[in-house]
Amino acid sequence: MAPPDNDVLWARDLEHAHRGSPALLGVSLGVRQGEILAVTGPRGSGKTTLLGCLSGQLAPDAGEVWFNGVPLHELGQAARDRLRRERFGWVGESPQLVPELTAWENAALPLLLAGVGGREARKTVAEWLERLDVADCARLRPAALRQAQRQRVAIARALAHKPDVLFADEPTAPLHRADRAQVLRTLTTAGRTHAITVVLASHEPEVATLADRSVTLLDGRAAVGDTAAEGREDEVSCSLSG
Ligand SMILES: Nc1ncnc2c1ncn2[C@@H]1O[C@H](COP(=O)(O)OP(=O)(O)OP(=O)(O)O)[C@@H](O)[C@H]1O
Repeated sequence: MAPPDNDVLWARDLEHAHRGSPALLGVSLGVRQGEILAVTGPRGSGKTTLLGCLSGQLAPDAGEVWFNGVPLHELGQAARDRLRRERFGWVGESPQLVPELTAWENAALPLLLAGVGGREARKTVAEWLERLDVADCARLRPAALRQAQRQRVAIARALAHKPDVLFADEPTAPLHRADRAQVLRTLTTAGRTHAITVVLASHEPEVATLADRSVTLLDGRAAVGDTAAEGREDEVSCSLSG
C-alpha cells in the first residue's frame, strides 16, 4: 500500500522490540506537512520507540515508515543517518551538546555541516538563541550553563537548519514548570511559522492541547479514540488495528 501524497510522514503497522521485549505492537499513523502531532501516553508506553522508528534512528522489526514518499524502512543505516542529519531535527529529554564548543557553535553545527557560510549561520543561530532566551549564553560552553539553558541551546540547534520534521521527545523534561510553557510555545510557534512538521512526545496529556492532533499510546498500541485519526477515515482503521 502506497502512502497518501499529502502525508510527510506515514507509518503502517509498526512493530519494534527491545532485546525481545515488545515496545510497539502495530502502530499506524500519518502526519501532514506543517502539522503538529502530539504523541502522549504513560511512561513506557512506546513514545520514544515510535519517534525512533519514525525518524530512522531505529529500524522497525515489521511495518513501514515513509518520509515524503521515501521508504525509510528499506534504507540502510548510512542513508537513514544522512536523512536524519539533513531533513530532521531531534530534541531529547536531556541536551546532548559538544562540551568543547560554545553554545552558538553547538547550535550552528547542523548549518555548518550543511555548508552554510559562517556569517549566515551566525545570524540564523543568534535569532534562535534570542527567541529561546539564551542569547546571552552564546559564547559560553555547556559546562557553564544550567541544564535548562543547555536544553534551550539544543532546541535552537534542532530548529536552526529548518528541518522538515522536528522530533521532540519529552523536550521540557529538564526545565522548571515555569519554563515549560514558554519552550513548548516556542517549539509549536516555530513549527507553524516555519512550516516545520513537529512530532511532540510527552507523558503530560495537556501537551495535546498545543497540537493539531494527538495520538495516545498504551502498551505499544495506539489507543482507541485518538484524535490523530480524526476526520481521516483511511487512518482510523489503521490506528485502531494496532
Ligand atoms: N533500550 C532499551 N532496552 C530495553 N528495553 C527498552 C529500551 N528502550 C525502551 N525499552 C522498553 O520499551 C518499552 C517502551 O519504552 P519507550 O521508552 O519507547 O516508552 P516511552 O513511552 O517513551 O517511555 P518514557 O516516557 O519513560 O521514555 C518500555 O517497556 C521500556 O522499558
